[in-house]
Amino acid sequence: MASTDQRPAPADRRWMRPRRFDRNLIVIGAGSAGLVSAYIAASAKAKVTLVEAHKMGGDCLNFGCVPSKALIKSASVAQQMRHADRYGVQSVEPRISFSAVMERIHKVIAEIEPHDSVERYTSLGVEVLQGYARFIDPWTVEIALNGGETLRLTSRAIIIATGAQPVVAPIPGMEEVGYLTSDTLWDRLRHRPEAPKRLVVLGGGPIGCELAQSFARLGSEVTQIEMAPRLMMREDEDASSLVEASLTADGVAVLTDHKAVACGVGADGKWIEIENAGQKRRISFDEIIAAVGRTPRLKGFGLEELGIEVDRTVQTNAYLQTLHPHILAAGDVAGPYQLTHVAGHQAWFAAINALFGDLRRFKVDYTVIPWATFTDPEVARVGLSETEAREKNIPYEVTRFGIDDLDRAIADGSARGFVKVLTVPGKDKILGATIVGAHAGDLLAEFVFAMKHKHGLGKILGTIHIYPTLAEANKMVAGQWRRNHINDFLLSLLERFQTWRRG
Ligand SMILES: Cc1cc2nc3c(=O)[nH]c(=O)nc-3n(C[C@H](O)[C@H](O)[C@H](O)COP(=O)(O)OP(=O)(O)OC[C@H]3O[C@@H](n4cnc5c(N)ncnc54)[C@H](O)[C@@H]3O)c2cc1C
Ligand SMILES: NC(=O)c1ccc[n+]([C@@H]2O[C@H](COP(=O)([O-])OP(=O)(O)OC[C@H]3O[C@@H](n4cnc5c(N)ncnc54)[C@H](O)[C@@H]3O)[C@@H](O)[C@H]2O)c1
Repeated sequence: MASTDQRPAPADRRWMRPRRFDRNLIVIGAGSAGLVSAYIAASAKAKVTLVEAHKMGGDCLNFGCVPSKALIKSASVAQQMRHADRYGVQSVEPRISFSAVMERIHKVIAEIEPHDSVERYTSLGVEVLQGYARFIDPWTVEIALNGGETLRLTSRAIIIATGAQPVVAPIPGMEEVGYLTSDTLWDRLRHRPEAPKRLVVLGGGPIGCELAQSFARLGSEVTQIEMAPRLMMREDEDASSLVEASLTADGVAVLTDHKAVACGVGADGKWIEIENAGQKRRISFDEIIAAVGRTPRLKGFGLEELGIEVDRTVQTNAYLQTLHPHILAAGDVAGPYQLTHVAGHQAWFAAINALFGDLRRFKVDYTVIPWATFTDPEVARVGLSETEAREKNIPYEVTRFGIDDLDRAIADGSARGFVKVLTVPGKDKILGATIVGAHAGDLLAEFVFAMKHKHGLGKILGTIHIYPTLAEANKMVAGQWRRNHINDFLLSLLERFQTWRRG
């Protein structure tokens, strides 16, 4: 993690701090982190300029969360049609117009676009400039406006919110085969009548899994290649094995423990060479999507010249300040997470510390960070996994409830998955929760709230949950925890009392 608790070193003396500033705050990048930072600053009556080089809304709206979730929805509709007989409705093999699926994705983006638009932010009191920003000195930013002019502005504080971009897999031949990434696939595949016939998805993280399953459901023959021993390595094995089983059932050829070592174009078209236990073999494909991680955008806008340390992310302290305390960073560029809601969360701390840090600073709070991967079944987690608890030597107790036993899930035909909660031994204090199943990302909210506000499983058990809902799974796991902690002595007293009452 890039953050430390220490106060940053004072800025180098080779630059002169201006006596007056054009702005209170300049925000570089209008993705999730930048938009929220600028909005907070404008609400605090600061004169704020938000600079975006490419598309307002950044990766989440244009290349990430939004298009991927729209794709997942079309894929799940196709899958439901294939398996409609499970519900007494005749199954059909869907006739998929892939270009219509892609068109819908672009429509969804267009429908959400106004939330992040120049017009909206201007109306909120933010000055939005469309151009590429670069540091000239610690207080001056030069903006090469998209219209061709150049503008220099000084600011009392600056937030770096430049995000991250797909890692280019260092595999010989990748350029030659013309790989796709989450940045390019939405446009490059836009007008295809059909999904790519033979698709390779490189990477078994959240992006690889969400895309592999969706494309398989939309008609591609998908081979997913992951060099780690299993998919979704950040999650516990019981979670990732359910996802792998589901992907396999959807027709994805999941190759874990397989490293991609080379690719190229031959007589039979494009190929990728993969290696497993010293054995190499080639797979032919039509398209390849590289989903092997995302790397922060750190280069080309003057961080090096200011001496701002970059490792895998911009180095910041616990207040999100760089070594120049008035230059802060938020979102994917700051790490340690790469999630939209964390970018927004950090943005509050970055904006407040940027504007008022010399009066009072707030440490960014990472104690309760949830996330979900929107495969079918979804995998959602907050707090510790079992693997992490073991690695960190944190004592824990596990309580599980199988969603296959949940009335609503049975009625819905989605009775698979589990809720797993880690608690402090002998106490109901929640250390972490993992949910695998339909709508897991939504269901997790109750555990996120409980952890954030220090409520234990007893409080969840004491809360009425509507019958029949999937959310009852949360109460069920709390009930299971209670049953595991029944006091045998009290029970035997109770039994004697009841016996005595019968006379
Ligand atoms: C396929 C995919 C699916 C995803 N799904 C989810 C999900 O379901 N849930 C979730 O929480 N997260 C998801 N993410 C991650 C999420 O998109 C990112 O965490 C989020 O977009 C980070 O926001 P950000 O503001 O840090 O960066 P970005 O959104 O990348 O914004 C940074 C902006 O800065 C601009 N910029 C960069 N340099 C400059 C410069 N010098 N001058 C001006 N502008 C500049 C860029 O053009 C960009 O618009 C997904 C990502 C991908 C790729
Ligand atoms: N639902 C969500 O919240 C969501 C969805 C998508 C992405 N994201 C964010 O985007 C980030 C990036 O996701 P990602 O899936 O691209 O990255 P990742 O780092 O999570 O996964 C990449 C995978 O590729 C594998 N890999 C790397 N090189 C390889 C090679 N040569 N051969 C085979 N396998 C190889 C790695 O072992 C790893 O498992 C995530 O960490 C997440 O924060 C979030």
